[in-house]
Amino acid sequence: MRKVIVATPGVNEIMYSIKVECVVKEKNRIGEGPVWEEKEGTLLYVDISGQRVCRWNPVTNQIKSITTEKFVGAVVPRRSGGYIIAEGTRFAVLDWEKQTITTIADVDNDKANTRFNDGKVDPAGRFFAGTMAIEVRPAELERKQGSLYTLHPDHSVVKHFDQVDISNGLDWSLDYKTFYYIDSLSFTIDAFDYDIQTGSICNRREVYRLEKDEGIPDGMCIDMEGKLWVACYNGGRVLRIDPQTGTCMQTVKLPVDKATSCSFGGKDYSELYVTTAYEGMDSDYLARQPEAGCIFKITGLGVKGVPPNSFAG
Ligand SMILES: O=C(O)[C@H](O)[C@@H](O)[C@H](O)[C@H](O)CO
Ligand SMILES: [Zn+2]
Repeated sequence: MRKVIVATPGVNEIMYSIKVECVVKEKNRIGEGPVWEEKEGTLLYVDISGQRVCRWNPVTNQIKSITTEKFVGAVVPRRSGGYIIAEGTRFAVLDWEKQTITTIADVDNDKANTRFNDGKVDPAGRFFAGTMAIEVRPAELERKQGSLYTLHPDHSVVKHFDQVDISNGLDWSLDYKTFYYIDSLSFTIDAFDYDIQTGSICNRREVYRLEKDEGIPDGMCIDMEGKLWVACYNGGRVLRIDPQTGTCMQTVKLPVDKATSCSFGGKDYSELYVTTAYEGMDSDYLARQPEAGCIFKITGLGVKGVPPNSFAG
């Protein structure tokens, strides 16, 4: 009989026999923004500095991609078909069939050197995405240049606040009353009161502060139990955070350091997909972590995710 070894509580706990697999072997400079496409059974994501929007089919293992003109921070599905992207400093429509990208709105008009980063659609179909200064090296940039924006279904744009370092992970609580947000260089996960009727946010407060060894908080998603999964850049892990108690419930380690984002997908949203980056790694570092930039699938977590929302405009 095989002996069951109980790992350090919280770290890759074997209770559910957690498995971490490298599934998308084509490397991304900065893989980001995974979104499960239920109808097609594909994973949508971006390579920010690789300037591509990609779709990976797990059955055929094929990747299809479209090149963007500038750095692309996020891609989201649109209810009427196709996608919306946050690229450079514009919101744009991406028609996958025609392979065209058309501007909807420009942001950061008062800034010379910023770009969109992470984004996500709220439960009412509004697209939230934030900006940051263009990095000199990963996580090295002019500070406080970013802002958080919403693209409403009528294509109007609202700026929520500025003074952001690296606008990153975002998601909404299951009752839509709370908006969770990460400005990476604050090393915190923050919460706001959320008004689902209007899409406005207020009453910012800190929910969790990362420990030094946990790395830089990056992309994030919520699970069916209302807990947050946070990808830790330079921390090589995802954390499961209880936003009610402000505690870390679980840590799942990855074979690479630069985890960038995560979201649930696959059958019943039971698989956690984690994007990673290789940008900024020298050849020695890359030789030690040959899977840097690949996408990983974590199974056996014993919890499911929430299906992604589509832009309503
Ligand atoms: O993925 C992102 O959100 C950023 O675009 C990346 O550049 C890194 O994650 C960042 O440097 C570390 O926070
Ligand atoms: Zn990110």
